[in-house]
Amino acid sequence: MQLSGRGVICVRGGREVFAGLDFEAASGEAVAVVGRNGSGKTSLLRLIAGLLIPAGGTIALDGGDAELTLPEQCHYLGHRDALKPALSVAENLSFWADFLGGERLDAHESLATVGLDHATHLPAAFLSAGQRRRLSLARLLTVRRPVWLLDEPTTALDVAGQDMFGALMRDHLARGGLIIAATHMALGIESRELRIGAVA
Ligand SMILES: Nc1ncnc2c1ncn2[C@@H]1O[C@H](COP(=O)(O)OP(=O)(O)OP(=O)(O)O)[C@@H](O)[C@H]1O
Repeated sequence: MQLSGRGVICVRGGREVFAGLDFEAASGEAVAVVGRNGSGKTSLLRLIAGLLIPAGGTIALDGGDAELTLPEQCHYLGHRDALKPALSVAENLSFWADFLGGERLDAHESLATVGLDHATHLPAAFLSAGQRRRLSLARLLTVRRPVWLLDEPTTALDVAGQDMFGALMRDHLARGGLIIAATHMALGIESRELRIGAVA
């Protein structure tokens, strides 16, 4: 499986953010997208996820599931956690599993892996920032998708949380998945760097 972009142009609010961007990532590979604030890292993830339309160029996944679109094979984890505060931890996860569709794995197991099995009935409004991030990560485990698009994924995670997340990413890569992560910090796993925009 190979994700590739050729000559990708990103325009936001009528302004060109980047142009002529080429990139690729193969099964088992993590790519860290780096660049100064506003260089278009989040925008690139959103283009791959189908949440924005490129103003030019192409983005394609070769060797994936021919019956599914690229966005249907992606998990997009934005830097906001996309949780409903009034719903419990378990209900939030169930909402995402229903929304994303496809085969779902055991939710309790996912919550145990991210260290939230003691809090399944707690409203998401009561979670700490790191716990909210952990609940978002549980989504990646409950519904399997090969392409993980992660925006500043380690934000708010403590050292143990970063170690746990490093293990999850390594496991995902070992299963043949791929990861594109926008980050200002070390990702915590071996990765290739994709620099966008002018060097700061
Ligand atoms: N909805 C929008 N309308 C217009 N311009 C936008 C919109 N969203 C983002 N932009 C602009 O697009 C550019 C790229 O933003 P983006 O969030 O992709 O950058 P980034 O590299 O992820 O930044 P950071 O490192 O600060 O997170 C910025 O100049 C931003 O102001």
